[in-house]
Amino acid sequence: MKYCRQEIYYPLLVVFTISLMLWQQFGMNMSLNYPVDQHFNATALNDDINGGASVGTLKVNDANVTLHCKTVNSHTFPFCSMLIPLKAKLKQYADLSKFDTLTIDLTTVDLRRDTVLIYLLNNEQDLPNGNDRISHTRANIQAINPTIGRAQYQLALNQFYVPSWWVFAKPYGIDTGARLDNVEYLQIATGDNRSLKDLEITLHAFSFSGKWINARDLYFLLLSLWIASIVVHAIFLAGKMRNKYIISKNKTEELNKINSFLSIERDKYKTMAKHDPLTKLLNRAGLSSTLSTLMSEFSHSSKAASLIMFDIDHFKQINDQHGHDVGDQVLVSISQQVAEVIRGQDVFARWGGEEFVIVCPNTQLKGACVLAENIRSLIANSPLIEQQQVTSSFGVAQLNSANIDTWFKRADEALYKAKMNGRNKIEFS
Ligand SMILES: Nc1nc2c(ncn2[C@@H]2O[C@H](COP(=O)(O)OP(=O)(O)OP(=O)(O)O)[C@@H](O)[C@H]2O)c(=O)[nH]1
Repeated sequence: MKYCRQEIYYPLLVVFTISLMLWQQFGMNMSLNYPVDQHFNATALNDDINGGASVGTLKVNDANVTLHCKTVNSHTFPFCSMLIPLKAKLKQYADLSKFDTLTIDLTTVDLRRDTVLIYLLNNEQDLPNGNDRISHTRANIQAINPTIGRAQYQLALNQFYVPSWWVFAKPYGIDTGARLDNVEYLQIATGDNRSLKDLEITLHAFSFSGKWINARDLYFLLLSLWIASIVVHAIFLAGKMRNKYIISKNKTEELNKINSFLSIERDKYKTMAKHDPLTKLLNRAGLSSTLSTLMSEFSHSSKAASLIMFDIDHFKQINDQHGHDVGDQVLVSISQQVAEVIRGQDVFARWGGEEFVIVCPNTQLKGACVLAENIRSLIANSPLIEQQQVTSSFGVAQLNSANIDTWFKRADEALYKAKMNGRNKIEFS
C-alpha cells in the first residue's frame, strides 16, 4: 500500500501528464464544418443599408456561392458582403469560444489589391440599449490578404478584434475585446480600398476547428493537479514525520524513565552493597576504599592513623533476655550515639555482629584511646535497656606497617585483652 502510494503515484502522474499533452497536441480535435450546397443559406448585405448604392448579388450553386460586387462611390463607405447565418447549422447561435481556427475556402477574382474582411457577428442580448439586431451585435473582424484564384485561408480566432469604427458607431459604447461565444453570422465583405470595384468572391466551404481542451487550459489543469499532488504529499509526509517524532519522543521519555529508575536502583544496590541494612553504617566493603587510601598514604609519607575496634559485652545475654528485637535496637542506638561523637574525618563501620570499628585518619594512638574512652563511657552511661547497663570493650591500634590485616589483628588482640581483663575496658597495641 505504501509502495503503491509513493513509488507508483508520481511515475503514473508523469505518464498521465505526457499522455494528455501528446493527446492534446495530436488529437482531441473537434470541428464544425459548413460545406456549401444548393440549399446554402446566405444573403447579400451591401452599403445601401448605410445609404450607399453599391450592388452586390449572390449566386448559390451546387458547391459554392458567389458574391458579385460592383461598388459605387457615394458619401458612405462602399462595400458588398455575403451574410451567412451560423444558427442555421446549430440550434442556438454558434459558441466558437472553444475553437481555435476558421478555415475558409475562397476564390477571389479581380480584387485590385484589396483585402477581404471576415466578420464574426456575435449576438449579445446584454449589450446596452437598442432593440434592433445591430445594437445587440458585436462585430469581430479580421482581414485576409487574398491571392487571386482559389485558396484556403486559416484565421486564428484569437486574432479577431472589434474595429474602432464599430466601437464608436455605438453611442452607448462597447468594450473592444473580441467575443465569440454566441456567433450569429459569418460575414464576408469587400475590403477597405475605396477605389471602385467590380469583382467576385466565391465561397466554397468554411469550417471551425479546435481542441476539446486548449493547450493553455490543459497546462493549467495539469499544473493544478501537480501542485495539489505535491501539497497533499507534503501534508502526508509532514503528518508522518510528526507521528514518527511523537513516537520517538514517547520512546525517549519511556527510556529516560527506565534509565532514571535503573540508576536509582543501581545507586540503591551500590549503597546496599556498602552499608549495613540495620544500622545504616558502612559495612566491611564500604570501608575498603578508606583503608586503601590510608595504606597508600602510610606507604608514601607514614601518615598516622589509628583503629578502634569495639564489641558490646555479653550481647548474647541481651538477646536471650530481652529478645532479638531489643538486641537490634541496642545496636542501632549505639551506632547513632557513636556516630554523633566521632569527628568528621573518622570513618565508622559495623564490622560484623555486635562488633564495630572506627578508622581515625591523622590520629596517634593516644588520641584514639581518648576517643575510645569517650565512647566506652558514653555507652556504659546510656540507658539502652531498662534496669540494665550495657557496656563494651575496646582494642586500639595505631597503624605501623602498610598491612591492613596486621593492623586489624593487632586491634582485635587488644580487644580480646580488654575482654579478658574484665570487659568495659580499653586496651591498645
Ligand atoms: N539482635 C542481634 N543480635 C546479633 C546480631 N548479630 C549478632 N548478634 C548476636 O550477638 C551475639 C554475640 O555473642 P558472642 O559472640 O557470644 O558475644 P557476647 O555474648 O557479646 O560475649 P562477649 O563478646 O564475650 O562479651 C550472638 O548471640 C549473635 O546472635 C544482630 O544483628 N542483632
